[in-house]
Amino acid sequence: MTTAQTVSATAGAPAGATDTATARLMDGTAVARRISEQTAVHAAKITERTGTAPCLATVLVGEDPASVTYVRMKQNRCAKAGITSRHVELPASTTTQELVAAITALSEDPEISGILLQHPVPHHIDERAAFEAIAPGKDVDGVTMHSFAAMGFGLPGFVSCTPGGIMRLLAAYDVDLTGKHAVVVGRSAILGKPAGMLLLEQNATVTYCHSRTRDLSSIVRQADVLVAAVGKAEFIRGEDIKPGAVVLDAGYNEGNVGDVHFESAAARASLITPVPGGVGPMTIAVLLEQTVLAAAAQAGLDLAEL
Ligand SMILES: Nc1nc(=O)c2c([nH]1)NC[C@@H]1CN(c3ccc(C(=O)N[C@@H](CCC(=O)O)C(=O)O)cc3)C=[N+]21
Repeated sequence: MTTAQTVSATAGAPAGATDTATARLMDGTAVARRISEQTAVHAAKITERTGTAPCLATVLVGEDPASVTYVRMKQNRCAKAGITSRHVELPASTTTQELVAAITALSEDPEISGILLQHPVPHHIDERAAFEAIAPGKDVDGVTMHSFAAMGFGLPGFVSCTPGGIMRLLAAYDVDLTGKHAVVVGRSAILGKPAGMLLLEQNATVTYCHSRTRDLSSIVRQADVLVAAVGKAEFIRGEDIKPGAVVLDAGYNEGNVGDVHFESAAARASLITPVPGGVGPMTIAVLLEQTVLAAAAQAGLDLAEL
């Protein structure tokens, strides 16, 4: 990457402060666009060879406005890459059994390449059971036990999209993870936990922090690479960022606010993702890329040879 974009993060610094450090931005929008251009080329070739475009099924239960927006964004991004989408909308009153049946039908439908069940689902639904109804070969969102195990073992497979996007962003900015202390704040099944597994696979020393962690600040301060995935707006402040750290903000709180207080963190970090424009677009780029990979595998095509 040659992006020379920096952020001025000295505003608000105490008078007379000599610390004029500015972090370089990790431009998720730009990196995601590059990935999606390649995805579009692959989608077009699959369409040409098979006569059918790759198709992503999106499943949304209930009418949470943020989820509606995210699903729409994913569909728009699919359309731009030449991937069709089929949207399944179910009422908030849907039972686990009904949701499992709907997802099973998509798993068995030859027209569907990949399936995304938008998280979270209403509390009365067993989300794990619903995720497990996704056929492993269509788990382009990387949320099943099958995909989780592959990530844990370092085997090829579909990765969880946000952790996968984080890893792609680190690679795009040539961040070498070997021996680095990576601290993941958050331990959810499709974000924090797999993010730590992928970082471990790249030889980082990984620490997970969560709501029961004692003295969180002292651990965050040791992070060479920090992944914020807690879902609390501006929860991590610049004073806890180790100078020179690489900061990835996977938070998507109301009003497009991340889990990291950007201004203060950018004053100390060497590289940082903005919100918006950082991890979010990468998540979608990985989803589309994996949808095309799934479609190719289902058609018996080797993308490298197309
Ligand atoms: N099964 C499942 N898989 C997910 O990957 C998943 C999910 N459930 N549930 C919700 C979260 C959230 N999520 C985002 C994806 C992109 C942006 C994104 O691209 N945001 C833009 C800004 C969006 C805007 O402009 O409103 C950005 O950061 O630049 C944000 C959030 C995926 N999620």
